[in-house]
Amino acid sequence: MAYTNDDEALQQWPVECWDVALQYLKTSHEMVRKLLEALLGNLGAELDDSKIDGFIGKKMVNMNFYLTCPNPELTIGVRHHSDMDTLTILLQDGIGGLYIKVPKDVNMEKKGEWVEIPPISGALIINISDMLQIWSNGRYKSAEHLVHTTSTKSRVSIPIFTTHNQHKRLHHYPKWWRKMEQLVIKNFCFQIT
Ligand SMILES: O=C(O)CCC(=O)C(=O)O
Ligand SMILES: [Fe+2]
Repeated sequence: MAYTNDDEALQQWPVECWDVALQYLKTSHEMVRKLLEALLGNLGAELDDSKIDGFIGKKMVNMNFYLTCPNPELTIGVRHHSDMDTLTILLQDGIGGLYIKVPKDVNMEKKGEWVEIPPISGALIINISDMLQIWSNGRYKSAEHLVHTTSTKSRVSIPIFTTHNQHKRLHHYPKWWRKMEQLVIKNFCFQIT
């Protein structure tokens, strides 16, 4: 669901998780802002708070419930994909089942293989998503991932997708970037309905 304000969100969520879900949403915004400041700052961008908020002004929150499945090998939990937002914050429970594909062109072990991201109590997963890949002119890579179900336990995950707050055709590169190099993607249209 797209988050626009607290009242609307509360109508959608189970009453038992109102407080904690709102807190998760709001503290995540602060964290994403700091992460983005560091990630874009690392590329030489000097961005003030309002500019950074522009990159993450819209939020989508999902509450995913994966049922147990007698034949997980025949089931799709979530097909492989990358998220189309800027940064995704993901809270997963202790069941496991989230896999990330190690890109082929990195200097790491298990190139091209799917690797499980084991649940760690109290930890959040941060995914770089498509918009950040585009905004960084391909320096940051959007993480390809998928989810498998299990035959023994159901699973819950709560991703928050953050993205920019414009709904029109836009030239996505900040001016500082355009001057420096040839763009991988020149311009594009982005819309969440
Ligand atoms: O359930 C998960 O761990 C990930 C879900 C996901 O990739 C998504 O909702 O985009
Ligand atoms: Fe995803």
